[in-house]
Formats: sequence, structure tokens, C-alpha cells
Amino acid sequence: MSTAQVQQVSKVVLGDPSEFRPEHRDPDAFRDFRVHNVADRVIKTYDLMHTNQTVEFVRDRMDYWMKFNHGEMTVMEILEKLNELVDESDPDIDVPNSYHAYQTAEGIRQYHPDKPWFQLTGLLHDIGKIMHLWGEPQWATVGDTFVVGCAPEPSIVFGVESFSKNPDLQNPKYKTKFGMYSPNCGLDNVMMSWGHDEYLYRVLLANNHSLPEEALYMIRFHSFYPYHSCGAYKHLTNQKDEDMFPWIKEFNKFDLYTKTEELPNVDSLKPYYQSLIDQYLPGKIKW
Ligand SMILES: O[C@H]1[C@H](O)[C@@H](O)[C@H](O)[C@@H](O)[C@H]1O
Ligand SMILES: [Fe+2]
Ligand SMILES: [Fe+2]
Repeated sequence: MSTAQVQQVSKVVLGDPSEFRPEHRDPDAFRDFRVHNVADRVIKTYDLMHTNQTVEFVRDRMDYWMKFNHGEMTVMEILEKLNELVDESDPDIDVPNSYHAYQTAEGIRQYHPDKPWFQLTGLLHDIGKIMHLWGEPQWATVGDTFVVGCAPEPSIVFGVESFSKNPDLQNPKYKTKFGMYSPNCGLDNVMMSWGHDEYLYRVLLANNHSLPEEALYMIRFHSFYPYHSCGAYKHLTNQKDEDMFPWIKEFNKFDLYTKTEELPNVDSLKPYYQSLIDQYLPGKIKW
């Protein structure tokens, strides 16, 4: 991205975190990954992810998925398919992912009524998880992401020890702090572990849409918790990442704190969100 474009990043007014909080749940009660509290499915998903996500694996998955030959479907069709997906990495919720899409979008709509593109970003952000219904394992679809091609950071869920069986950690090219990267190369230039963030980002690039750069960035890095919530990987980020940071933080509030077992009435919300889809990402999309 050129410097001129960087300067155009719009400003988001960050709310006081206490302003957006589910009354029925303490914010500290989310994302509890302590081994005694977390379900086995969560531990297993991250164990497989941290063992098998390597540079070679991600290259292979990018080659495979970026042919976009899994059919042409609308956003609504994909959202409906996600009724069949329960995310095995998520310690907070056991309901199909389609509900989470509307919960996130509605949270954003309440606090950002003037930003329809942001609301739509909330609705869309996880639909890349459709990969799982087309054969990709959960450990390469869901969950928090990290950078491959350099040493894992301690703040990744389950820590550096969870990478003990990952072959890249034996590779002198990849096992150092910078690995295959140069200092502050920018997140645009790093290879993330393969999952729904990167897939949807690539799908959007391959199709016609009119979402702003901020939306693409939030989609691409929303699962990068070690970075946006723990301050890790700052040695790889650049000015664009700094400019975009408030947006990922703002997005994260809604992605995380709208998770509740109280399900939204999807049928009554559909017409409104269909109108946003028609405006920003209409018709059939190549997946
Ligand atoms: O378990 C969740 C879930 O898979 C989300 O979609 C992802 O964005 C989060 O990073 C992860 O913690
Ligand atoms: Fe996600
Ligand atoms: Fe999400």
C-alpha cells in the first residue's frame, strides 16, 4: 500500500470498553483457556493446529483454496450453510456459527448505526469457516491465528510448548524471532497460519465488492489475538498496521462480547442485512 493510501485510513472513535459489555456476563469470563476449564475439543483443535501449521502447509492450502473452484454462492447461502458448523476452538459458545454472525453484526449496528459497511463486516467476518464444510479440518479453519515462518510468541493460546511437535521449529530458517521476515515488514507481508480470516480475505479480493480497506483488514486479522490482544509480533508490524489497529480493537469488542446463548431472530434480521449485501457484495460469489 502506498503512503498516500495509508493516510486515508479513517478514524474510529473507540468507546470506553465498559460501554459495551453484556450485562449478564463478566468480560473476564470470556476466552478462559486454562486447561482445567476448557473443553477437550478446544485443546485438541489447538494441538493439531500448532503441530501441523507450517510454512509448507500454508503454501499448499493457499494453492488449493485460491483456485476458487468450490462453486458460486451468495453470502446468504453461505450463512445458512453455517447452521451446520459449531466451532471446536471456541471455549465460549456451542451454537452454530450462523447465529454468531448476526450477534456480531447487531452489536456493531447498535454502536455504529452510521457505518453499514462495518455492520456487514460483522456479519461476514467468519463465513470463511465454510471451508470446513468443504473438507478442511477445523484446525486449519477456525481458532486464533499466528505467524508461520518465525518463532511462535509466548502469548499464543497454550503457549510455545504447544508447538513442540511442529517441524518448522527445528528449521533454522524459521525458528528464530524474525525467521523468514525482515524487521517491521508489515502484516501484509507475513504468512499467517491458514484459516477462515485469510480465506475470506482472499475470496473478497477475487470477487467484486465495495467494502473499504478497513473491512478487509479487520476480516484478515480478527483472529490474530496474540497481536491485537496481547501486544505480540510488534517487531513485524509497520505504519499501516498501526493505523489499522484501532479498527481491529473496535471490531474485537463485538466479535467477542456479543457471544451469548440467547439467539437472535435471524428471520426478522435478514431483510436488513440482505440490503447491505446487495449494496456491498451482491449476487453470487466465487468460493
Ligand atoms: O475460537 C474462535 C473462533 O474460531 C473465531 O472465529 C476466531 O476468530 C477466534 O480467533 C477464535 O478464538
Ligand atoms: Fe473468526
Ligand atoms: Fe467471530
